[in-house]
Amino acid sequence: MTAPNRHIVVVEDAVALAEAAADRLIERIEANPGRIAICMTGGSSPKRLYELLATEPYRSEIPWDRVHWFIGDDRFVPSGDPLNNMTMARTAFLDACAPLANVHPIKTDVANPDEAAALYARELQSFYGTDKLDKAKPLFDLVLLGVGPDGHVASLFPGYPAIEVKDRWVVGVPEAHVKPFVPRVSLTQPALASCREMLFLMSGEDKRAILTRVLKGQDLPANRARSDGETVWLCDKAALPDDARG
Ligand SMILES: O=C(O)[C@H](O)[C@@H](O)[C@H](O)[C@H](O)COP(=O)(O)O
Repeated sequence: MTAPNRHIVVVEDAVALAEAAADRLIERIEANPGRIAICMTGGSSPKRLYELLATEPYRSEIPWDRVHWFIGDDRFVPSGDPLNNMTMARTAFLDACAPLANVHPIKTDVANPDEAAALYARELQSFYGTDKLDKAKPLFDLVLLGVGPDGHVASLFPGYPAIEVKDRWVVGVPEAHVKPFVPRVSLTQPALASCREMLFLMSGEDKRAILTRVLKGQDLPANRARSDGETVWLCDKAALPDDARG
């Protein structure tokens, strides 16, 4: 099952998926001798991966001083709130492993999601050194994504205006039609695409229905999301559609 610069990697189960994702992250880090930028996702899909990065051998393999950690979207709730994606990542591994200066949360102690979005865009552009994305010089080494039951990625929900935004890097999303029903802040498609690799994490039978829709080519944010580099769908067997499980 392939499409332009997209391929699917099938692994046995959730444990194998976390290990395969960690291995790909290490490969991306080893391929870049300079400063690394990883764009994480929230939700439950990446949690096992994040916890794995704090354990050996990964903890010793990661050059923590030159890896920077961003988040592809967050809920517009106070940092420290259990709904906050970056809080989940910090608890899972960043607080134990990464220099604080290398962790770049979306700041939500501002008036509204739009203000948080503008602030984060400025932080990304300052880190990147320009406000113009360049396909030859990706913003991120790796973008991690989960997929919601409606086919959303980050907080780009189907049918919402944010999915069409191409002239900004980060947008405010005033409300969400899926849990948690709180405002969001999300990177846009062009910002998410600016990466050497986009890695989807699809684990468990709960993902089977939406992965079936994705593989049928339905117009979903998950199908519109595409790396300027390599797009990889990492799926365990439980997530595969019935006809793909053999
Ligand atoms: O803020 C969020 O919730 C995530 O960034 C979101 O995009 C998530 O990746 C999908 O909703 C899948 O969520 P699960 O991994 O929990 O299935």
